[in-house]
Amino acid sequence: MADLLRVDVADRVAVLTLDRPERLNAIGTATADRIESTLDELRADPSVRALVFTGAGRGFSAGADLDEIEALRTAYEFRAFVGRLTEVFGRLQAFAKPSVAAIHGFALGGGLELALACDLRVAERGAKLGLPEMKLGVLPGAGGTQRLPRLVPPGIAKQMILTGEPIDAERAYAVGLVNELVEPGEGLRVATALAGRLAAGAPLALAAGKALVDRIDGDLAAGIAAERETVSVMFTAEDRAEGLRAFRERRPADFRGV
Ligand SMILES: CCCCCCCCCCCCC[C@H](O)CC(=O)SCCNC(=O)CCNC(=O)[C@H](O)C(C)(C)COP(=O)(O)OP(=O)(O)OC[C@H]1O[C@@H](n2cnc3c(N)ncnc32)[C@H](O)[C@@H]1OP(=O)(O)O
Repeated sequence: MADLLRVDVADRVAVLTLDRPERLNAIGTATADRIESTLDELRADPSVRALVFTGAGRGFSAGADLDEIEALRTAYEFRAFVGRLTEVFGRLQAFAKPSVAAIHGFALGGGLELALACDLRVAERGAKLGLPEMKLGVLPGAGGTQRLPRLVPPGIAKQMILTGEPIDAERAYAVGLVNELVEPGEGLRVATALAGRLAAGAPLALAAGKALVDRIDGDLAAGIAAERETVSVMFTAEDRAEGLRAFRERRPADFRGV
């Protein structure tokens, strides 16, 4: 299997590239495992002070791996899949070294949820950021319903989640989902430079600063746990199967509320 995640280190910044361009950098459990093992390595590496996540090919990530999800057979398998992504994204958010997502093309579903677990986001004009799970008959299941409304006004988060429609990078910047809006082709360079500025910070202060800002309330863990259980129960709904059928058949889904 290809490496799934490429890691390049220079000037105290580790650039982690999602490397499945043929599947639009879809994130399955193997990619989640690679992210986790890489975090373990980088945690122990004093020469690395900050991270950048980016995607190979024409976009950041099209989300969780629908091929892998389609092969799941029980709510328990589904819950394990969802749990794996939420666990790894949670470890990324809690990681002592700051991270920047460099977004081009698209960051959708679990791809945007990965970017939400990063501390900062840089997006190129023209990129689409969204949580399209509603179009598949379900809800975001890797932290999106909890992290997005902590970054943007709840009304914007609710519109994105309940319509499943993406917003463009310009609007994402205007509502605070994106820290820096850059021209096409500039995302990785600007994100790496920003990470370089973060890397200049005192490691203990960086770690403490991250933790303090993330303490905006104590309910995040409970919210993500509730989200995980809700999404897992959805696995048994006919609408869930219809959502994927419609995607494969490239047609609007006919959800029946069953
Ligand atoms: C069976 C259950 C269905 C419900 C799944 C939801 C479960 C939710 C809970 C568990 C996981 C939680 C994590 C997260 O919250 C959930 C998700 O991320 S679900 C996925 C969300 N993402 C999307 O819906 C985006 C899907 N992709 C697109 O809309 C388009 O591909 C695009 C990004 C707009 C690009 O469009 P195009 O340029 O037209 O390119 P194609 O569509 O032709 O795609 C090229 C090629 O890539 C394959 N592909 C695209 N996205 C994925 C993906 N997420 N996983 C796997 N493969 C993907 C696509 O099928 C094409 O392959 P080909 O058909 O050519 O073989």
